[in-house]
Amino acid sequence: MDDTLDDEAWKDSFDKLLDPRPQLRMLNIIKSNVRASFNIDSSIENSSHSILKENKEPVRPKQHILDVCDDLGEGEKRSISTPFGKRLGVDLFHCGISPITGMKLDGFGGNTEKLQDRVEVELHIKKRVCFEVESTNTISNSDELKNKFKDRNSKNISDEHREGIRSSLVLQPGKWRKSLNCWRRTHVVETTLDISVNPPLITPRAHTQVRPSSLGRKSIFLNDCNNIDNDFESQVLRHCDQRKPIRFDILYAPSKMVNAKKIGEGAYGEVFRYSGKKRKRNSYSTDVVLKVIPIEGSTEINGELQKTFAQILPEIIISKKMSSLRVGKNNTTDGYANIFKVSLVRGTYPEHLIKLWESYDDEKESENDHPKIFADDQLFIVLELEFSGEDMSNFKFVNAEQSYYALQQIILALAVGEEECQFEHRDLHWGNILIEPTAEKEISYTFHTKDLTLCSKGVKITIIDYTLSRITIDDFCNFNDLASDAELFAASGDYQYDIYRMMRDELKNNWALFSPKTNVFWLSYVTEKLITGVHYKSVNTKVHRLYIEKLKTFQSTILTFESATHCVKHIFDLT
Ligand SMILES: Nc1ncnc2c1ncn2[C@@H]1O[C@H](COP(=O)(O)OP(=O)(O)OP(=O)(O)O)[C@@H](O)[C@H]1O
Repeated sequence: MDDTLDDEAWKDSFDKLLDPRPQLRMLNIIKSNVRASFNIDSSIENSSHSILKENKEPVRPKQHILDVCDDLGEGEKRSISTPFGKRLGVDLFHCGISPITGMKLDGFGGNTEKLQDRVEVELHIKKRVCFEVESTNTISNSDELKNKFKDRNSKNISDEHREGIRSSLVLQPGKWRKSLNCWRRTHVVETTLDISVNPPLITPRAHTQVRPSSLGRKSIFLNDCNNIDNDFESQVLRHCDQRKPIRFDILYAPSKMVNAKKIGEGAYGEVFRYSGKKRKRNSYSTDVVLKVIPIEGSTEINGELQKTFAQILPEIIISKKMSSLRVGKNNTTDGYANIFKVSLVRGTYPEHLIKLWESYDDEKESENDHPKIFADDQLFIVLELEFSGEDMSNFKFVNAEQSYYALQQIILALAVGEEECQFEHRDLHWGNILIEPTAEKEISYTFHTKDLTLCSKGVKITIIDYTLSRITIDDFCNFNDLASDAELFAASGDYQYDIYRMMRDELKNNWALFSPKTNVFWLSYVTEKLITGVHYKSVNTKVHRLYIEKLKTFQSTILTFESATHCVKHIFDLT
């Protein structure tokens, strides 16, 4: 009897995903049709397929590099990035230099001293900046800008304007909000030009009511709904199970926060970790993460206006909804941050948290403002979350087999979100994917009533930060309207910044739409990071090489899918 395995037996479910497309893959048709995969392994500014193939010239000086970009046709400029070294047939940079300008990015060594000096002298700010400004391309004077463009039609004004921004707006990979705010503060940019050319295309249906809140967050009721509750404070209090704010120093007294430490920071708040109590009998005690977000105050914090009740409410709703997917009937996943509690507190920052903030600042140099600035009447939203590990940019995978399975967890979590509540994350960069080791062998999901399990390969992923996310809950659609965010779409520095442009094109700048293709774009970005960006313990093994190849094959097909759901249906052969 022949007891050898048949040819297909070694394949796992992920390989099956690739099966329907081998001919396309061999012909390389997928790449040109879907516009994006040829440039996947790094990125920067926009370019065209043809340039990638044809340009074999040696490296040219900076000015010529910019000329090459300017030669591009109208449609091509907007679509996708290509690593510049690739286009020129040379490896121009390893990671820290913008391929557009050859500028050094902050944090990568080189001539940063000069940059620091300039920032401190000219901008009078202490913060680290994540971009470098090239004076000839900087739009720093609005009159100059007007003169430069006065004879052009408005479309050209906008395009030139955007290109002008792009040439100086180079952000580091991952968290972008603070560096972009810093750029905005230091550049006078006439974003109104862009708004007039590119108006938001939100076209609510007949019975739709739009409830705007500044800072881009919008909620649309898809049904006829006359009872809009505009009392956002009461709604926030309801979500907090409170009738009024609690004193900050009492709710989070030192005795309640054992082994506390500041572990991170975002544009909107500070993040602390401490040892949690056992929540249930027989359960393990998990560490708790405290995310502290100042709201409603008139002082700017970390370069941002504080969020209002109206702006924080959708984030609370989305966080709770995504967390609640760990229990349910039709669609379940624990791939989104687990939220234990939300509270509204008032008062100055507790002294022990200030000490933790200062220790972090001594060690890592905080980019945030010192929390001593808050007065006694300051309000904060405090989210208590389950600690979920390190973000992907810092995590060290054992090998590509482990990261390949982590990718599958991300796909499934997104698919469950799409199925349950038309969820699109819209900002799934590697700083928003947390990873921690797990002893669990398998991770379970329910997708469209079907129970599915994945090998964990020793890691568990968690998706965080819903600031740009879009969701529908009970005919209530919530999204962040990025229609007039000219600078975000002009940024470069990583494939990540192409994704914002790809989303805008896909949605035709109508950010209320549900288009799960945006999740696919982010999956393409994550796969690229797993191939070329993340840290691995062992790279000289057969299994690592095998799985890097699998990731590359996956990368060449991913953009042909319409959604994470579509992808999962192929992986698990669901019809
Ligand atoms: N549940 C968690 N477990 C572990 N670390 C976390 C958790 N939530 C947040 N963090 C850490 O805190 C950092 C900041 O959190 P988060 O991204 O939610 O803040 P933010 O203010 O929304 O950031 P942004 O600047 O993108 O707006 C994260 O990058 C991560 O390192």
